[in-house]
Amino acid sequence: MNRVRLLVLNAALGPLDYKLAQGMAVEAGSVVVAPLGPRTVTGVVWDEGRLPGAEVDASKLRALREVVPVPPISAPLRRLIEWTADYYCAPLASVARMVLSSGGALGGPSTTTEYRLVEGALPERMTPQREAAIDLLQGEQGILRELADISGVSTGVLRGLVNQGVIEPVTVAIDRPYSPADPDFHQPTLSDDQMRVAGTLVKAVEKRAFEPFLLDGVTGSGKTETYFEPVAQALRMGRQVLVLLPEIALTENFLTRFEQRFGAAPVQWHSSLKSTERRRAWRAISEGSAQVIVGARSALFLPYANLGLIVVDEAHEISFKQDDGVRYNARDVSVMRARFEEIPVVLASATPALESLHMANSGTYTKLVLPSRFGGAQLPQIKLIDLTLHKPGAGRWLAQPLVEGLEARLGAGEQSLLFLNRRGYAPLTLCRNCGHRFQCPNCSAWLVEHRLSRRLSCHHCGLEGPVPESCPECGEADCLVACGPGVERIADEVAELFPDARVEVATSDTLGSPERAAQFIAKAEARAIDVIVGTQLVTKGFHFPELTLVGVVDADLGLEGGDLRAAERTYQQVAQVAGRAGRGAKPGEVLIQTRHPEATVIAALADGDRDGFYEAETEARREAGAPPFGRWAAIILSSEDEREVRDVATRLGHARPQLDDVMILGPAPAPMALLRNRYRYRFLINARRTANLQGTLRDWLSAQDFPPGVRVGVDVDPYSFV
Ligand SMILES: Nc1ncnc2c1ncn2[C@@H]1O[C@H](COP(=O)(O)OP(=O)(O)OP(=O)(O)O)[C@@H](O)[C@H]1O
Ligand SMILES: [Zn+2]
Repeated sequence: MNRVRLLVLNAALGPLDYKLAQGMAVEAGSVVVAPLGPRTVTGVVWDEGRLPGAEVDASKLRALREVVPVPPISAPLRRLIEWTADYYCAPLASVARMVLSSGGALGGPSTTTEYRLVEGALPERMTPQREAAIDLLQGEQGILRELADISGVSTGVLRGLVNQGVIEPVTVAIDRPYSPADPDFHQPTLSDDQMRVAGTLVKAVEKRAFEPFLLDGVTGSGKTETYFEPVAQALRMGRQVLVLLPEIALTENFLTRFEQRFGAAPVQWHSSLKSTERRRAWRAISEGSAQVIVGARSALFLPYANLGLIVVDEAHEISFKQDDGVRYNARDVSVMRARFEEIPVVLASATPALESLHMANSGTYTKLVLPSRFGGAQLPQIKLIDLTLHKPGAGRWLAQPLVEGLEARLGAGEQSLLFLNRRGYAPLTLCRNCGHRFQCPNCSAWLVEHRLSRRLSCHHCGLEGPVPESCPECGEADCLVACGPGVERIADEVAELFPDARVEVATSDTLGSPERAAQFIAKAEARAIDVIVGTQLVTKGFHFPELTLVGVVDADLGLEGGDLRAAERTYQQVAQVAGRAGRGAKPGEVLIQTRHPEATVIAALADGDRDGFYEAETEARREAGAPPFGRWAAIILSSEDEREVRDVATRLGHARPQLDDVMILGPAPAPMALLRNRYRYRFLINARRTANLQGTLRDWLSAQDFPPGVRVGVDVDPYSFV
């Protein structure tokens, strides 16, 4: 092969043809650097005949610059890149970028210089900043920028300390190997149910064939311990395992349990890795020396050398759906990856997505059930509190029966968890004098007051500012009123009711980093917290044996708004948070506050009637032609110029294809009509299962010329409808 066609990592360019330089050898999948005008571009040598485009005349071909010394991208992964781009209507280059997601891994040195304190050394002259740095950097090591972040002083101050010998440089080999995991380090005794399920999964790993599993186990049934057995089997066979988790906050708990089982930590992959850690992980993964990789959704596209098993834990979680760039669902793509790699994949959940359950019930996925909690723990008792009968007082949100429940737990020295899916103190702030409401200037959203940080912030664009002393509209002082509750306000209410209780707010604001999540877990496990008040972040995965009461502050919250999956999501969220109660020796109780005890989903929760709820919801979906019986897609057009985007949307609407099996609704201003300073219009597309949805979208969109200021987003199988 002397002529090659490249998939280059630049979505603005199509496939490009090159010739090989003298003595150069490549194969399909080789990662190469090619000249492009005066610059260079990275690309992947693609299989002949699979990338469309006219042949360039041989005399015009330029020679490839170099072959990057990393293993070639494997054929199964190349097929996955093609499938993902095709299914989600995304550029191939954008998907390939997710595979080659560590620039550092492709080139650059294999050592780096990091810095750390020299024990006992002090500068000639101490300043408050130097003192703070020395104080905060104990036991830390990193590049200067990272140390500056940790210590809150500038890199200039740190350099001064380096010059004085207080901080020293150390050379670190980036690609040093990870400690090996031992499949037989500590084998737990499994229950009969766990053993049966684990046995099936172990056999599937041995078989090295594609098989999708739904591991449907109630909360606290020990799904993790169970799927650790096929993980161990893959390790024995020298194959790699990928475990996808929805949230960094969950990783800590997983890491501890993994180490207890396998005697070493798994390799982590998520967005807060340092660039050297990314390189180290990427290379070890591509060479096969990284054995078990635990990561966020982006870990799915890494170039595993020898993958033997994929596990998607808490597979129902919507954070597996990526909503910018390539809009893919890692749960679904993981099944495709397993198919191309010819390996088993396990979707584990106590509240599977309706689509997953449907696949399992119809035999497409193999269903494995863990029907009871491990160690004889009982599922909690669930009771509804009808807020129309038990009205909390003015400015209060907790009804009397819930307050009594908290009181009883505090008296008994047990823990409680209050769940409200709203960060901050209050979702809306207004002026008592003139009625002015604080709105984000960049988004169609209210600013949320955060009392802990004393700021008003927009949860969509990140805009933040201090809470003003007077109303910016009428100038009146001390006139701002908080409307409605957020978790901070609930925490205040608990503190007022029970001044001695140790209350802790748990949200992405307070548990955003792995360290902070670990601190929180340690504190809760040491029983240094009496009442946790948290958002959806605490609904999943956590295991606190002393937690016996869960209060759902507002079960109706998720049912408002136009989300097509609102009922399913409410069921999942409440069932998951309820699943945190009574996981140890003591039984748990769940109190759900609602204004609509008669609503199907609320009643099903109270009766613990999961199957009934799913059946009813399945029928509703069937009637609406919604997934899994039909398909949805969305097109989101946005621009900083409202008129421009409205005109483009109207034009696109006029050009809509007229088909019997594809219904196109819109254009309409998006519910979030303004987001990060861009005006947004949406189309919602509902297609029959048999329709060629992607082809229709591609033809429709490619026939249009979009002005440069307009962004076009295609969302296949959307989860967000804002
Ligand atoms: N075979 C076992 N031996 C010892 N401990 C176990 C075993 N199985 C489960 N456990 C323990 O039981 C608890 C619950 O298990 P785990 O957290 O895996 O449940 P889960 O099914 O993932 O629940 P959830 O869906 O609620 O997260 C954990 O503390 C776990 O360590
Ligand atoms: Zn905003």
